[in-house]
Amino acid sequence: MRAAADDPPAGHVVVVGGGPGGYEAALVARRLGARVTVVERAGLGGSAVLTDVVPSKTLIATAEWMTIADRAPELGIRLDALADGDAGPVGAGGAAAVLRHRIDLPAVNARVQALASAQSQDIRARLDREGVEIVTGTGRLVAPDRVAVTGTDGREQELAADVVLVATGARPRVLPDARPDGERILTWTQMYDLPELPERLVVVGSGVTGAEFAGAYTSLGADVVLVSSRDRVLPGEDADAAELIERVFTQRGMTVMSRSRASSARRTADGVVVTLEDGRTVEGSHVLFAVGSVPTTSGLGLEEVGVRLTPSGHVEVDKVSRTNVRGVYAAGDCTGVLPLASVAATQGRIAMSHALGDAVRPLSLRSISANIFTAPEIATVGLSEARLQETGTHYRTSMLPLARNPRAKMLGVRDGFVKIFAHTGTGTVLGAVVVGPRASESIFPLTLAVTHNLTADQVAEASTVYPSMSGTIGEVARMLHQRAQD
Ligand SMILES: Cc1cc2nc3c(=O)[nH]c(=O)nc-3n(C[C@H](O)[C@H](O)[C@H](O)COP(=O)(O)OP(=O)(O)OC[C@H]3O[C@@H](n4cnc5c(N)ncnc54)[C@H](O)[C@@H]3O)c2cc1C
Ligand SMILES: NC(=O)c1ccc[n+]([C@@H]2O[C@H](COP(=O)([O-])OP(=O)(O)OC[C@H]3O[C@@H](n4cnc5c(N)ncnc54)[C@H](O)[C@@H]3O)[C@@H](O)[C@H]2O)c1
Repeated sequence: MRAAADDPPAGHVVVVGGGPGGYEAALVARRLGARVTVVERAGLGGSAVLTDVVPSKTLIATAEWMTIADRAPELGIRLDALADGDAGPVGAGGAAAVLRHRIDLPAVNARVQALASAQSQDIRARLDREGVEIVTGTGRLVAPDRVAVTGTDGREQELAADVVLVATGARPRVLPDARPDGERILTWTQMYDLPELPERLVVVGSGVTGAEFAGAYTSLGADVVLVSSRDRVLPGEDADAAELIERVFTQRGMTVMSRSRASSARRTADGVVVTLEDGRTVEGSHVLFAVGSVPTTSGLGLEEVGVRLTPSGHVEVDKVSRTNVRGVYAAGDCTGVLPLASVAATQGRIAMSHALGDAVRPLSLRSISANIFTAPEIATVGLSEARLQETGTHYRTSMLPLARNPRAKMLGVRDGFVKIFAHTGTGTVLGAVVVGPRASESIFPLTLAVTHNLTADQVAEASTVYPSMSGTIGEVARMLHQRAQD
Protein backbone atom coordinates (compact mmCIF):
# COMPACT_ATOMS: atom_id res chain seq x y z
CA MET A 1 0.00 0.00 0.00
CA ARG A 2 1.13 3.57 -0.71
CA ALA A 3 2.37 5.87 2.04
CA ALA A 4 0.02 8.85 2.27
CA ALA A 5 1.31 12.32 3.05
CA ASP A 6 0.31 12.03 6.70
CA ASP A 7 1.61 8.47 7.27
CA PRO A 8 4.82 8.03 9.26
CA PRO A 9 7.96 8.25 7.12
CA ALA A 10 8.55 4.84 5.51
CA GLY A 11 8.21 2.92 2.29
CA HIS A 12 10.13 2.81 -0.93
CA VAL A 13 10.77 5.94 -2.99
CA VAL A 14 11.76 5.40 -6.62
CA VAL A 15 13.32 8.43 -8.30
CA VAL A 16 13.55 8.39 -12.10
CA GLY A 17 16.37 10.71 -13.15
CA GLY A 18 19.55 11.51 -11.22
CA GLY A 19 19.91 15.25 -11.91
CA PRO A 20 19.57 17.94 -9.20
CA GLY A 21 15.80 17.37 -9.06
CA GLY A 22 16.33 13.65 -8.47
CA TYR A 23 19.48 13.30 -6.38
CA GLU A 24 18.68 16.09 -3.92
CA ALA A 25 15.26 14.49 -3.39
CA ALA A 26 16.90 11.10 -2.82
CA LEU A 27 19.08 12.54 -0.03
CA VAL A 28 16.07 14.12 1.71
CA ALA A 29 14.04 10.92 1.41
CA ARG A 30 16.84 8.89 2.99
CA ARG A 31 17.11 11.38 5.83
CA LEU A 32 13.37 10.98 6.37
CA GLY A 33 13.79 7.24 6.73
CA ALA A 34 12.65 5.89 3.37
CA ARG A 35 14.29 3.22 1.27
CA VAL A 36 15.35 5.05 -1.90
CA THR A 37 16.25 3.88 -5.40
CA VAL A 38 17.48 6.28 -8.09
CA VAL A 39 17.11 5.11 -11.68
CA GLU A 40 19.51 6.95 -13.99
CA ARG A 41 20.48 6.06 -17.53
CA ALA A 42 23.36 8.45 -18.21
CA GLY A 43 25.25 9.60 -15.11
CA LEU A 44 24.54 10.90 -11.61
CA GLY A 45 24.23 14.68 -11.53
CA GLY A 46 22.15 14.56 -14.70
CA SER A 47 22.44 16.96 -17.58
CA ALA A 48 23.16 19.71 -15.05
CA VAL A 49 26.50 18.10 -14.22
CA LEU A 50 27.35 16.25 -17.41
CA THR A 51 26.31 18.54 -20.26
CA ASP A 52 24.72 21.79 -19.06
CA VAL A 53 25.60 23.79 -15.93
CA VAL A 54 28.98 22.36 -14.90
CA PRO A 55 30.59 22.10 -18.36
CA SER A 56 29.32 25.49 -19.53
CA LYS A 57 30.42 27.30 -16.37
CA THR A 58 33.82 25.58 -16.45
CA LEU A 59 34.33 26.67 -20.05
CA ILE A 60 33.19 30.17 -19.07
CA ALA A 61 35.78 30.21 -16.26
CA THR A 62 38.49 29.93 -18.92
CA ALA A 63 36.76 32.58 -21.03
CA GLU A 64 36.69 34.87 -17.99
CA TRP A 65 40.48 34.64 -17.62
CA MET A 66 40.81 35.55 -21.29
CA THR A 67 38.61 38.62 -20.77
CA ILE A 68 40.73 39.67 -17.81
CA ALA A 69 43.93 39.07 -19.78
CA ASP A 70 42.63 41.30 -22.57
CA ARG A 71 42.36 44.12 -20.04
CA ALA A 72 45.87 43.61 -18.69
CA PRO A 73 47.66 46.25 -20.85
CA GLU A 74 45.21 48.88 -19.56
CA LEU A 75 46.32 48.04 -16.01
CA GLY A 76 49.97 48.48 -16.90
CA ILE A 77 50.84 44.84 -17.50
CA ARG A 78 53.22 44.28 -20.41
CA LEU A 79 54.56 40.96 -21.62
CA ASP A 80 57.42 40.66 -24.07
CA ALA A 81 56.82 38.97 -27.41
CA LEU A 82 58.04 35.42 -27.84
CA ALA A 83 61.21 35.15 -29.88
CA ASP A 84 59.80 32.41 -32.16
CA GLY A 85 57.19 34.76 -33.54
CA ASP A 86 54.37 32.76 -31.93
CA ALA A 87 52.80 35.90 -30.56
CA GLY A 88 51.74 38.96 -32.45
CA PRO A 89 51.58 42.51 -31.10
CA VAL A 90 48.41 43.29 -29.21
CA GLY A 91 47.07 46.47 -27.67
CA ALA A 92 47.21 50.14 -28.39
CA GLY A 93 50.35 51.92 -29.42
CA GLY A 94 52.20 48.84 -30.54
CA ALA A 95 55.43 50.17 -28.97
CA ALA A 96 55.76 47.23 -26.61
CA ALA A 97 54.69 43.93 -28.17
CA VAL A 98 52.78 41.70 -25.76
CA LEU A 99 51.99 38.02 -25.68
CA ARG A 100 48.72 37.04 -27.26
CA HIS A 101 46.91 34.60 -25.02
CA ARG A 102 45.84 31.68 -27.09
CA ILE A 103 43.34 28.95 -26.33
CA ASP A 104 44.29 25.29 -26.38
CA LEU A 105 40.74 24.03 -26.83
CA PRO A 106 41.46 20.31 -26.39
CA ALA A 107 43.11 21.16 -23.03
CA VAL A 108 40.14 23.33 -22.05
CA ASN A 109 37.69 20.59 -23.07
CA ALA A 110 39.66 17.91 -21.25
CA ARG A 111 39.48 20.01 -18.07
CA VAL A 112 35.74 20.59 -18.57
CA GLN A 113 35.04 16.89 -19.04
CA ALA A 114 37.28 15.79 -16.17
CA LEU A 115 35.58 18.23 -13.82
CA ALA A 116 32.08 17.15 -14.89
CA SER A 117 32.89 13.49 -14.54
CA ALA A 118 34.55 13.99 -11.13
CA GLN A 119 31.49 15.86 -9.89
CA SER A 120 29.21 13.09 -11.16
CA GLN A 121 31.33 10.53 -9.30
CA ASP A 122 31.24 12.65 -6.14
CA ILE A 123 27.44 12.64 -6.28
CA ARG A 124 27.36 8.88 -6.82
CA ALA A 125 29.70 8.37 -3.84
CA ARG A 126 27.55 10.65 -1.66
CA LEU A 127 24.37 8.73 -2.58
CA ASP A 128 26.16 5.43 -1.91
CA ARG A 129 27.31 6.67 1.49
CA GLU A 130 23.77 7.70 2.39
CA GLY A 131 22.46 4.25 1.45
CA VAL A 132 20.62 5.24 -1.75
CA GLU A 133 20.34 2.34 -4.20
CA ILE A 134 21.37 3.29 -7.72
CA VAL A 135 20.05 1.40 -10.74
CA THR A 136 21.58 2.13 -14.13
CA GLY A 137 18.94 2.03 -16.83
CA THR A 138 15.92 3.69 -18.35
CA GLY A 139 12.88 3.94 -16.11
CA ARG A 140 9.23 3.87 -17.17
CA LEU A 141 6.05 3.87 -15.12
CA VAL A 142 3.95 0.75 -15.68
CA ALA A 143 1.55 1.72 -12.88
CA PRO A 144 1.49 4.65 -10.45
CA ASP A 145 3.31 2.40 -7.97
CA ARG A 146 5.56 0.38 -10.30
CA VAL A 147 8.60 1.43 -12.32
CA ALA A 148 10.06 -0.84 -15.01
CA VAL A 149 13.76 -0.37 -15.65
CA THR A 150 15.52 -1.46 -18.82
CA GLY A 151 19.19 -1.94 -18.04
CA THR A 152 22.06 -1.19 -20.40
CA ASP A 153 22.20 -4.94 -21.15
CA GLY A 154 18.55 -4.88 -22.24
CA ARG A 155 17.34 -6.76 -19.16
CA GLU A 156 14.19 -5.50 -17.50
CA GLN A 157 13.33 -5.35 -13.80
CA GLU A 158 10.35 -3.92 -11.97
CA LEU A 159 10.51 -1.83 -8.82
CA ALA A 160 7.51 -1.55 -6.51
CA ALA A 161 7.20 1.98 -5.14
CA ASP A 162 5.22 3.77 -2.46
CA VAL A 163 6.25 7.09 -3.97
CA VAL A 164 7.56 7.83 -7.47
CA LEU A 165 9.44 11.04 -8.31
CA VAL A 166 9.82 11.85 -12.01
CA ALA A 167 12.89 14.07 -12.53
CA THR A 168 13.84 13.31 -16.11
CA GLY A 169 14.87 16.83 -17.17
CA ALA A 170 14.91 18.19 -20.70
CA ARG A 171 17.05 18.01 -23.83
CA PRO A 172 18.00 20.47 -26.59
CA ARG A 173 15.28 21.34 -29.10
CA VAL A 174 16.33 20.42 -32.62
CA LEU A 175 15.05 22.11 -35.79
CA PRO A 176 13.88 19.53 -38.36
CA ASP A 177 16.10 21.00 -41.09
CA ALA A 178 19.17 21.45 -38.93
CA ARG A 179 19.99 18.02 -37.57
CA PRO A 180 23.06 18.11 -35.33
CA ASP A 181 25.99 16.01 -36.57
CA GLY A 182 28.27 16.57 -33.58
CA GLU A 183 31.00 18.02 -35.81
CA ARG A 184 29.82 21.24 -37.45
CA ILE A 185 26.11 21.43 -36.61
CA LEU A 186 25.96 21.29 -32.84
CA THR A 187 23.82 21.42 -29.74
CA TRP A 188 25.34 22.73 -26.50
CA THR A 189 25.90 19.14 -25.31
CA GLN A 190 28.33 18.59 -28.21
CA MET A 191 30.55 21.61 -27.66
CA TYR A 192 33.08 19.78 -25.50
CA ASP A 193 34.43 17.42 -28.16
CA LEU A 194 35.55 20.11 -30.60
CA PRO A 195 39.17 19.47 -31.57
CA GLU A 196 39.91 23.15 -32.22
CA LEU A 197 38.46 26.60 -31.68
CA PRO A 198 35.81 27.30 -34.35
CA GLU A 199 37.08 29.94 -36.73
CA ARG A 200 33.62 31.42 -37.18
CA LEU A 201 30.90 30.19 -34.85
CA VAL A 202 27.28 30.94 -35.71
CA VAL A 203 25.14 30.77 -32.55
CA VAL A 204 21.41 30.48 -33.25
CA GLY A 205 19.21 31.64 -30.35
CA SER A 206 19.90 34.56 -28.05
CA GLY A 207 18.28 33.24 -24.87
CA VAL A 208 20.48 32.59 -21.84
CA THR A 209 22.22 29.55 -23.36
CA GLY A 210 22.95 31.27 -26.68
CA ALA A 211 24.18 34.45 -24.99
CA GLU A 212 26.48 32.55 -22.61
CA PHE A 213 28.08 30.50 -25.39
CA ALA A 214 28.34 33.42 -27.81
CA GLY A 215 30.03 35.54 -25.13
CA ALA A 216 32.37 32.75 -24.03
CA TYR A 217 33.52 31.84 -27.54
CA THR A 218 34.11 35.50 -28.37
CA SER A 219 36.36 35.76 -25.32
CA LEU A 220 38.10 32.52 -26.30
CA GLY A 221 39.01 34.16 -29.60
CA ALA A 222 36.44 32.84 -32.08
CA ASP A 223 34.67 35.08 -34.56
CA VAL A 224 31.02 34.81 -33.42
CA VAL A 225 27.75 35.63 -35.19
CA LEU A 226 24.72 35.59 -32.90
CA VAL A 227 21.45 34.98 -34.76
CA SER A 228 18.62 36.33 -32.65
CA SER A 229 14.99 35.89 -33.65
CA ARG A 230 13.95 38.80 -31.44
CA ASP A 231 14.58 42.58 -31.36
CA ARG A 232 17.38 42.18 -28.83
CA VAL A 233 19.46 39.53 -27.13
CA LEU A 234 18.13 38.01 -23.88
CA PRO A 235 14.51 38.93 -24.68
CA GLY A 236 13.23 37.60 -21.34
CA GLU A 237 15.65 39.59 -19.18
CA ASP A 238 15.83 43.11 -17.75
CA ALA A 239 15.87 45.50 -20.72
CA ASP A 240 18.77 47.65 -19.40
CA ALA A 241 20.88 44.55 -18.75
CA ALA A 242 20.12 43.09 -22.17
CA GLU A 243 20.93 46.37 -23.89
CA LEU A 244 24.23 46.62 -22.01
CA ILE A 245 25.26 43.07 -22.86
CA GLU A 246 24.41 43.53 -26.53
CA ARG A 247 26.58 46.66 -26.61
CA VAL A 248 29.46 44.85 -24.90
CA PHE A 249 29.10 41.91 -27.29
CA THR A 250 29.37 44.13 -30.35
CA GLN A 251 32.26 46.11 -28.83
CA ARG A 252 34.10 42.83 -28.36
CA GLY A 253 33.68 42.10 -32.06
CA MET A 254 30.61 39.85 -32.10
CA THR A 255 28.12 40.27 -34.93
CA VAL A 256 24.57 40.34 -33.58
CA MET A 257 21.81 39.79 -36.13
CA SER A 258 18.44 40.71 -34.64
CA ARG A 259 15.03 39.75 -36.00
CA SER A 260 16.67 36.83 -37.79
CA ARG A 261 15.08 33.40 -37.46
CA ALA A 262 17.05 30.41 -38.66
CA SER A 263 15.16 27.77 -40.62
CA SER A 264 17.86 25.31 -41.66
CA ALA A 265 21.56 24.52 -41.63
CA ARG A 266 23.64 22.37 -43.94
CA ARG A 267 27.28 21.47 -44.23
CA THR A 268 29.51 22.79 -46.95
CA ALA A 269 32.97 21.50 -47.94
CA ASP A 270 34.65 23.28 -45.04
CA GLY A 271 31.92 24.66 -42.84
CA VAL A 272 28.22 25.34 -42.56
CA VAL A 273 25.62 27.59 -44.07
CA VAL A 274 22.60 28.65 -42.04
CA THR A 275 19.53 29.79 -43.94
CA LEU A 276 17.19 32.29 -42.32
CA GLU A 277 13.42 32.32 -42.77
CA ASP A 278 13.68 35.43 -44.97
CA GLY A 279 16.10 33.67 -47.33
CA ARG A 280 19.33 35.32 -46.13
CA THR A 281 22.23 33.00 -45.39
CA VAL A 282 24.98 33.10 -42.75
CA GLU A 283 28.19 31.19 -43.26
CA GLY A 284 30.43 29.84 -40.56
CA SER A 285 32.85 27.07 -39.73
CA HIS A 286 30.40 25.71 -37.10
CA VAL A 287 26.87 26.42 -35.91
CA LEU A 288 25.52 26.00 -32.39
CA PHE A 289 21.76 25.73 -32.01
CA ALA A 290 20.54 27.11 -28.68
CA VAL A 291 16.86 27.35 -29.52
CA GLY A 292 15.42 26.05 -26.25
CA SER A 293 14.69 22.67 -24.70
CA VAL A 294 11.99 20.01 -24.79
CA PRO A 295 10.99 18.08 -21.67
CA THR A 296 12.01 14.40 -21.49
CA THR A 297 8.53 13.07 -20.79
CA SER A 298 7.64 10.85 -23.74
CA GLY A 299 8.02 7.07 -23.49
CA LEU A 300 7.91 7.32 -19.69
CA GLY A 301 4.43 5.81 -19.38
CA LEU A 302 3.15 8.99 -17.74
CA GLU A 303 0.00 9.51 -19.76
CA GLU A 304 -0.70 5.76 -19.66
CA VAL A 305 -0.88 5.85 -15.86
CA GLY A 306 -3.01 9.01 -15.97
CA VAL A 307 -0.40 11.72 -15.25
CA ARG A 308 -1.47 14.99 -16.87
CA LEU A 309 0.99 16.76 -19.19
CA THR A 310 0.74 20.37 -20.40
CA PRO A 311 0.43 21.08 -24.15
CA SER A 312 4.22 21.64 -24.20
CA GLY A 313 4.74 18.11 -22.82
CA HIS A 314 5.75 19.20 -19.30
CA VAL A 315 4.45 17.33 -16.26
CA GLU A 316 1.74 19.36 -14.53
CA VAL A 317 2.60 19.84 -10.84
CA ASP A 318 1.39 21.91 -7.92
CA LYS A 319 3.53 23.87 -5.46
CA VAL A 320 4.44 20.74 -3.49
CA SER A 321 5.46 18.93 -6.70
CA ARG A 322 2.41 16.63 -6.80
CA THR A 323 1.08 15.46 -10.15
CA ASN A 324 -2.63 14.73 -10.49
CA VAL A 325 -1.92 11.03 -9.71
CA ARG A 326 -1.62 10.19 -6.01
CA GLY A 327 1.90 9.14 -5.06
CA VAL A 328 3.48 10.37 -8.30
CA TYR A 329 5.54 13.57 -7.93
CA ALA A 330 7.68 15.46 -10.45
CA ALA A 331 10.53 17.95 -10.14
CA GLY A 332 12.88 19.98 -12.31
CA ASP A 333 12.99 20.75 -16.00
CA CYS A 334 10.44 18.06 -16.88
CA THR A 335 7.88 20.27 -15.08
CA GLY A 336 8.80 23.52 -16.84
CA VAL A 337 8.19 25.54 -13.64
CA LEU A 338 11.52 27.40 -13.87
CA PRO A 339 14.41 25.62 -15.58
CA LEU A 340 17.18 26.20 -13.04
CA ALA A 341 19.21 23.59 -11.20
CA SER A 342 18.48 25.34 -7.89
CA VAL A 343 14.72 25.24 -8.52
CA ALA A 344 14.86 21.57 -9.60
CA ALA A 345 16.62 20.68 -6.33
CA THR A 346 14.09 22.67 -4.27
CA GLN A 347 11.15 21.02 -6.04
CA GLY A 348 12.66 17.58 -5.41
CA ARG A 349 13.23 18.27 -1.71
CA ILE A 350 9.70 19.66 -1.29
CA ALA A 351 8.25 16.59 -3.03
CA MET A 352 9.93 14.24 -0.57
CA SER A 353 9.04 16.30 2.50
CA HIS A 354 5.42 16.24 1.37
CA ALA A 355 5.33 12.59 0.35
CA LEU A 356 6.99 11.40 3.55
CA GLY A 357 4.94 13.53 5.89
CA ASP A 358 7.56 16.08 6.97
CA ALA A 359 6.88 19.80 7.41
CA VAL A 360 6.74 21.40 3.99
CA ARG A 361 6.82 24.92 2.61
CA PRO A 362 5.27 25.14 -0.87
CA LEU A 363 7.53 26.33 -3.67
CA SER A 364 7.83 30.10 -3.93
CA LEU A 365 9.63 31.67 -6.86
CA ARG A 366 9.46 35.13 -5.27
CA SER A 367 13.03 35.19 -3.99
CA ILE A 368 14.82 32.89 -6.44
CA SER A 369 18.07 34.41 -7.65
CA ALA A 370 19.53 33.60 -11.06
CA ASN A 371 22.62 34.55 -12.95
CA ILE A 372 23.60 34.76 -16.60
CA PHE A 373 27.31 33.96 -16.89
CA THR A 374 28.22 36.47 -19.57
CA ALA A 375 31.02 39.02 -19.10
CA PRO A 376 29.78 41.05 -17.27
CA GLU A 377 27.43 38.70 -15.45
CA ILE A 378 23.73 39.52 -15.04
CA ALA A 379 22.25 38.52 -11.69
CA THR A 380 18.61 38.98 -10.78
CA VAL A 381 16.40 38.35 -7.80
CA GLY A 382 12.71 38.82 -7.06
CA LEU A 383 10.26 40.51 -9.36
CA SER A 384 11.48 41.87 -12.69
CA GLU A 385 10.54 45.36 -13.81
CA ALA A 386 8.38 43.86 -16.60
CA ARG A 387 6.47 41.79 -14.03
CA LEU A 388 6.04 44.80 -11.71
CA GLN A 389 4.55 46.75 -14.60
CA GLU A 390 2.31 43.87 -15.73
CA THR A 391 0.90 43.45 -12.23
CA GLY A 392 0.39 47.19 -11.73
CA THR A 393 2.55 47.16 -8.56
CA HIS A 394 3.44 50.58 -7.18
CA TYR A 395 7.20 50.56 -7.14
CA ARG A 396 10.15 52.93 -7.15
CA THR A 397 13.45 52.15 -8.76
CA SER A 398 16.99 53.47 -8.55
CA MET A 399 19.95 52.50 -10.63
CA LEU A 400 23.65 53.44 -10.60
CA PRO A 401 26.33 52.48 -13.09
CA LEU A 402 29.34 50.62 -11.70
CA ALA A 403 31.61 52.97 -13.65
CA ARG A 404 31.25 55.49 -10.80
CA ASN A 405 32.30 52.95 -8.17
CA PRO A 406 35.91 53.56 -6.98
CA ARG A 407 36.71 49.83 -6.75
CA ALA A 408 35.38 49.30 -10.28
CA LYS A 409 37.63 52.13 -11.52
CA MET A 410 40.66 50.54 -9.85
CA LEU A 411 39.84 47.18 -11.45
CA GLY A 412 39.25 48.74 -14.86
CA VAL A 413 35.58 47.69 -14.81
CA ARG A 414 33.44 49.93 -16.96
CA ASP A 415 30.29 47.96 -17.73
CA GLY A 416 27.68 47.21 -15.14
CA PHE A 417 25.05 48.64 -12.82
CA VAL A 418 22.95 48.01 -9.75
CA LYS A 419 19.21 48.50 -9.94
CA ILE A 420 16.77 47.97 -7.08
CA PHE A 421 12.97 47.96 -7.11
CA ALA A 422 11.17 48.85 -3.87
CA HIS A 423 7.51 49.08 -2.99
CA THR A 424 6.33 52.70 -3.04
CA GLY A 425 4.39 52.49 0.20
CA THR A 426 6.42 50.17 2.43
CA GLY A 427 9.87 50.57 0.92
CA THR A 428 10.23 46.74 0.84
CA VAL A 429 12.78 45.51 -1.69
CA LEU A 430 10.80 43.66 -4.37
CA GLY A 431 13.55 42.83 -6.80
CA ALA A 432 17.01 43.74 -8.05
CA VAL A 433 19.37 43.44 -10.98
CA VAL A 434 23.15 43.50 -10.63
CA VAL A 435 25.28 43.58 -13.78
CA GLY A 436 29.02 43.30 -13.27
CA PRO A 437 31.91 40.95 -12.72
CA ARG A 438 30.86 38.21 -10.26
CA ALA A 439 27.33 39.64 -10.03
CA SER A 440 26.40 36.06 -9.05
CA GLU A 441 28.13 36.73 -5.73
CA SER A 442 27.13 40.35 -5.14
CA ILE A 443 23.40 39.67 -5.62
CA PHE A 444 23.29 37.77 -2.30
CA PRO A 445 22.58 40.73 0.07
CA LEU A 446 19.69 41.67 -2.19
CA THR A 447 18.44 38.07 -2.15
CA LEU A 448 18.47 38.27 1.65
CA ALA A 449 16.53 41.53 1.44
CA VAL A 450 13.87 40.08 -0.90
CA THR A 451 13.61 36.81 1.05
CA HIS A 452 13.15 38.52 4.41
CA ASN A 453 11.10 41.49 3.22
CA LEU A 454 13.74 44.04 4.20
CA THR A 455 13.21 47.65 3.24
CA ALA A 456 15.64 49.65 1.11
CA ASP A 457 16.40 51.67 4.29
CA GLN A 458 17.43 48.49 6.11
CA VAL A 459 19.73 47.57 3.23
CA ALA A 460 21.17 51.10 3.30
CA GLU A 461 21.85 50.88 7.06
CA ALA A 462 24.20 47.90 6.63
CA SER A 463 27.80 48.99 6.26
CA THR A 464 29.82 48.19 3.14
CA VAL A 465 33.58 47.97 2.80
CA TYR A 466 35.29 50.94 1.18
CA PRO A 467 36.22 50.56 -1.60
CA SER A 468 33.99 47.72 -2.76
CA MET A 469 31.55 46.90 -5.53
CA SER A 470 28.86 46.34 -2.89
CA GLY A 471 29.25 50.01 -1.99
CA THR A 472 27.04 50.67 -5.01
CA ILE A 473 24.31 48.44 -3.57
CA GLY A 474 24.27 50.58 -0.41
CA GLU A 475 24.26 53.75 -2.45
CA VAL A 476 21.33 52.66 -4.63
CA ALA A 477 19.40 51.69 -1.48
CA ARG A 478 20.11 55.19 -0.04
CA MET A 479 18.85 56.81 -3.25
CA LEU A 480 15.53 55.00 -2.77
CA HIS A 481 15.21 56.52 0.70
CA GLN A 482 15.86 60.04 -0.59
CA ARG A 483 13.17 59.61 -3.18
CA ALA A 484 10.66 58.49 -0.53
CA GLN A 485 11.29 61.78 1.34
CA ASP A 486 10.66 63.94 -1.76
C1 LIG B 1 23.72 25.24 -21.29
C2 LIG B 1 22.95 25.32 -20.00
C3 LIG B 1 23.50 25.96 -18.91
C4 LIG B 1 22.79 26.02 -17.71
N1 LIG B 1 23.36 26.70 -16.66
C5 LIG B 1 22.68 26.78 -15.50
C6 LIG B 1 23.25 27.48 -14.40
O1 LIG B 1 24.34 28.05 -14.49
N2 LIG B 1 22.56 27.52 -13.23
C7 LIG B 1 21.33 26.90 -13.10
O2 LIG B 1 20.74 26.95 -12.00
N3 LIG B 1 20.76 26.24 -14.12
C8 LIG B 1 21.41 26.17 -15.32
N4 LIG B 1 20.85 25.49 -16.37
C9 LIG B 1 19.58 24.78 -16.16
C10 LIG B 1 19.83 23.40 -15.50
O3 LIG B 1 20.74 22.67 -16.28
C11 LIG B 1 18.55 22.61 -15.34
O4 LIG B 1 17.57 23.41 -14.76
C12 LIG B 1 18.79 21.36 -14.50
O5 LIG B 1 19.66 20.49 -15.15
C13 LIG B 1 17.48 20.64 -14.23
O6 LIG B 1 17.71 19.53 -13.41
P1 LIG B 1 16.79 18.22 -13.54
O7 LIG B 1 17.14 17.35 -12.40
O8 LIG B 1 15.39 18.60 -13.73
O9 LIG B 1 17.23 17.52 -14.91
P2 LIG B 1 18.60 17.06 -15.54
O10 LIG B 1 19.76 17.71 -14.96
O11 LIG B 1 18.35 17.18 -17.00
O12 LIG B 1 18.67 15.52 -15.16
C14 LIG B 1 17.70 14.60 -15.62
C15 LIG B 1 18.31 13.23 -15.64
O13 LIG B 1 17.29 12.27 -15.91
C16 LIG B 1 17.83 11.23 -16.69
N5 LIG B 1 16.72 10.54 -17.36
C17 LIG B 1 15.85 11.05 -18.26
N6 LIG B 1 14.94 10.12 -18.59
C18 LIG B 1 15.24 9.02 -17.89
C19 LIG B 1 14.66 7.73 -17.79
N7 LIG B 1 13.55 7.41 -18.48
N8 LIG B 1 15.23 6.81 -16.98
C20 LIG B 1 16.35 7.11 -16.27
N9 LIG B 1 16.94 8.33 -16.30
C21 LIG B 1 16.38 9.27 -17.10
C22 LIG B 1 18.78 11.94 -17.63
O14 LIG B 1 19.76 11.01 -18.10
C23 LIG B 1 19.36 13.01 -16.73
O15 LIG B 1 20.55 12.55 -16.15
C24 LIG B 1 21.51 25.43 -17.60
C25 LIG B 1 20.94 24.80 -18.71
C26 LIG B 1 21.65 24.75 -19.90
C27 LIG B 1 21.01 24.09 -21.09
N1 LIG C 1 23.00 30.62 -16.21
C1 LIG C 1 21.89 29.93 -16.10
O1 LIG C 1 21.33 29.81 -15.02
C2 LIG C 1 21.29 29.28 -17.29
C3 LIG C 1 22.02 29.07 -18.46
C4 LIG C 1 21.38 28.50 -19.55
C5 LIG C 1 20.03 28.14 -19.44
N2 LIG C 1 19.39 28.35 -18.29
C6 LIG C 1 17.94 28.04 -18.12
O2 LIG C 1 17.41 27.51 -19.30
C7 LIG C 1 16.32 28.31 -19.75
C8 LIG C 1 16.21 28.23 -21.22
O3 LIG C 1 17.23 29.01 -21.85
P1 LIG C 1 17.66 28.77 -23.35
O4 LIG C 1 18.45 29.92 -23.77
O5 LIG C 1 18.25 27.41 -23.48
O6 LIG C 1 16.27 28.68 -24.11
P2 LIG C 1 15.20 29.85 -24.42
O7 LIG C 1 13.99 29.14 -24.89
O8 LIG C 1 15.07 30.76 -23.29
O9 LIG C 1 15.86 30.67 -25.61
C9 LIG C 1 15.91 30.21 -26.91
C10 LIG C 1 15.90 31.42 -27.82
O10 LIG C 1 16.03 30.96 -29.14
C11 LIG C 1 15.16 31.71 -29.96
N3 LIG C 1 14.87 30.90 -31.14
C12 LIG C 1 14.04 29.83 -31.22
N4 LIG C 1 14.03 29.37 -32.48
C13 LIG C 1 14.89 30.14 -33.20
C14 LIG C 1 15.32 30.15 -34.56
N5 LIG C 1 14.85 29.25 -35.43
N6 LIG C 1 16.20 31.10 -34.96
C15 LIG C 1 16.68 32.03 -34.08
N7 LIG C 1 16.31 32.06 -32.78
C16 LIG C 1 15.43 31.12 -32.35
C17 LIG C 1 13.95 31.99 -29.09
O11 LIG C 1 13.24 33.12 -29.54
C18 LIG C 1 14.60 32.22 -27.74
O12 LIG C 1 14.90 33.56 -27.54
C19 LIG C 1 16.62 29.69 -19.18
O13 LIG C 1 15.48 30.48 -19.05
C20 LIG C 1 17.21 29.35 -17.84
O14 LIG C 1 16.19 29.16 -16.91
C21 LIG C 1 19.98 28.91 -17.22
